[in-house]
Amino acid sequence: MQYYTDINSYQGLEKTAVTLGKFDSLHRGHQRLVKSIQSYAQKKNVKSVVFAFDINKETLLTNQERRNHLETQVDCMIQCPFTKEIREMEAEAFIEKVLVEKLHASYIVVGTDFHFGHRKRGNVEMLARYAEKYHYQLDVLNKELYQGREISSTYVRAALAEGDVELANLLLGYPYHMSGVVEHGKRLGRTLGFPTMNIIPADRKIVPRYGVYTCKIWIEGEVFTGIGNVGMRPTVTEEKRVLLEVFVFEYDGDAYGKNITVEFCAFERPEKKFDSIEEMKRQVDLDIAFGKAYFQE
Ligand SMILES: Cc1cc2nc3c(=O)[nH]c(=O)nc-3n(C[C@H](O)[C@H](O)[C@H](O)COP(=O)(O)O)c2cc1C
Ligand SMILES: Nc1ncnc2c1ncn2[C@@H]1O[C@H](COP(=O)(O)OP(=O)(O)OP(=O)(O)O)[C@@H](O)[C@H]1O
Repeated sequence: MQYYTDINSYQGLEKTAVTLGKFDSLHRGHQRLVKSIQSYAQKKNVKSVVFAFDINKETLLTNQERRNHLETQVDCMIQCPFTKEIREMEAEAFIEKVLVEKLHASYIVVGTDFHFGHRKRGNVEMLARYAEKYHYQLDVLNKELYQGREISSTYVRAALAEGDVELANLLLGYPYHMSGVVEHGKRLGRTLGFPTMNIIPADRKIVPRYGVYTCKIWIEGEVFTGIGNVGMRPTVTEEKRVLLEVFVFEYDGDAYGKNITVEFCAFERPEKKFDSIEEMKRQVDLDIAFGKAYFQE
């Protein structure tokens, strides 16, 4: 997949099948759009392009994760920073300059509520109006629903804020996850009988409700199960730094310095400030039993 972080550096001359939006989460609705450009591109022998506006706020997928998700699915991804120039470009100019002159779009697919251009004046009606003039085919997909409600990144964020990772995973169509290099902690967990792998969430990455979750952990291509806590560990530190710590079942290697991915499976309980480390240890023993039972079922 070709990857661009700036529309001006795109110099392709081929015709393209394009989908546009923020694509923060690549949820099940987004995935239908991606499938549409894939199949059009295959049928008509054009290039499939995902054009994602990078609005530079907290995200469900980091730019690297979004890129990894799409790597084997489309020919090209443009992660376009939401600059003043882009923000203030009139919608008609965006169609002409970006979609037609830059991307040579012969197919465009978006959801019913797609808006673009200065003051969000551009919409699907405008795209439809210009289709004949600029010789592109427009497809507008109805919003993918889950139990009657429209799937959106906003909906996924709300589910995560409540700790409902099971719902978030259903909306996404893949497990919500976090990756990072395993850091050294205080090494207290080891002395308490639950050594943990600690990772610092990537910059801007949305963290689910602070608490304890059953998890799957990918380490060097192998998957393990475990129980993890995401939060600030108020029992042991006053530091205001968010950390994800997982106790991985049946792992006795040394993971320090390795890049791991932690998938959230189910919420067990909120993070808590315990009165003593002993009290916390008793609870963590229960958490571990909960996690093992969860994965045995
Ligand atoms: C399953 C699990 C549950 C945890 N729950 C809490 C909690 O409720 N409150 C808290 O302050 N820390 C919690 N922690 C974090 C521990 O305080 C931390 O893992 C321990 O202090 C060891 O830290 P270390 O990796 O720096 O040695 C939890 C950790 C795990 C693995
Ligand atoms: N549920 C859905 N089904 C089909 N298409 C969708 C769905 N949600 C969004 N789209 C379309 O996917 C593209 C990217 O959407 P975008 O990420 O901007 O919106 P979103 O998922 O609703 O996110 P947010 O909640 O942050 O606004 C747009 O063309 C949009 O219309």
